[in-house]
Amino acid sequence: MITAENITYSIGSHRILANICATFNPGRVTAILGPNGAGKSTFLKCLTGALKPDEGSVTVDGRDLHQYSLTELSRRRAVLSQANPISFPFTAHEIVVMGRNPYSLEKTTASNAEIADEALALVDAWHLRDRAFPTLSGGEQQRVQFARVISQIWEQEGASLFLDEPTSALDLKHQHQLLELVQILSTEKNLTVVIVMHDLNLAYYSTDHCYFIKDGGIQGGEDSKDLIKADIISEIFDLPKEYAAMRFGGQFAD
Ligand SMILES: Nc1ncnc2c1ncn2[C@@H]1O[C@H](COP(=O)(O)OP(=O)(O)OP(=O)(O)O)[C@@H](O)[C@H]1O
Repeated sequence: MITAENITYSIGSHRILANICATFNPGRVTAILGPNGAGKSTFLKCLTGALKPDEGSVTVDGRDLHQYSLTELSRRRAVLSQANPISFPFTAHEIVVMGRNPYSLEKTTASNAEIADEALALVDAWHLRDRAFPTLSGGEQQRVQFARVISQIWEQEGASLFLDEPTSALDLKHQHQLLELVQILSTEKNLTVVIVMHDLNLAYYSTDHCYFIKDGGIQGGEDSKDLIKADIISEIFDLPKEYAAMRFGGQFAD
């Protein structure tokens, strides 16, 4: 279980997160939703240890995140960031094998290569394995990067997966495939999955719980299907009630 307790984070005089509390459970997929610039990615970085909050703490299975060594962290959690710029012509397969770096001293290169191949197949990208990564389309690159992060925690039951807008470049079919795979991995490997996303339809159908971040604060944490409703969406995104009802009223009605 991952717990954020009273997280506060500022850049200069700009307070981005204020007293954020949230809990993320193994075997569950949780969405982080909210307007542009609200602090979703910043919160995700606090959860992964990339940023250290000014106040408050993040605990992973009861232990402060910053007490874990980098090696321990690299085996307990994998992170897919919003941007992963790579200009060197590594092949797609080489990119995915990089996810296996935390195990490079333990496993033979062959088995890491096999895991990378399996991960590529799972994201429908095995046929791209020998292509130079920079020549791939945006959606192909996103799938290869997702294969890299799942290969990083391949054999780690109870690990965590943090995804920042993982479907932003994907077509409808690959959005569905990726989020279905996330659900399966979460259940079968007891993963704690946290996804920052903008697509409320996907969040409704593909996540168990959701939080909303707005103006540095957080609300929610209950079932996505109970929270992604017209009145709440209207308030969080400052949308006219009629528009929210048209977009999220009938479609998501009980
Ligand atoms: N390094 C930085 N320097 C200055 N401001 C920053 C920095 N990083 C983030 N911010 C600001 O912090 C706020 C929160 O940014 P963050 O990326 O967490 O938002 P977000 O909710 O993920 O947004 P989006 O939905 O647009 O991706 C924004 O106003 C952003 O401009």
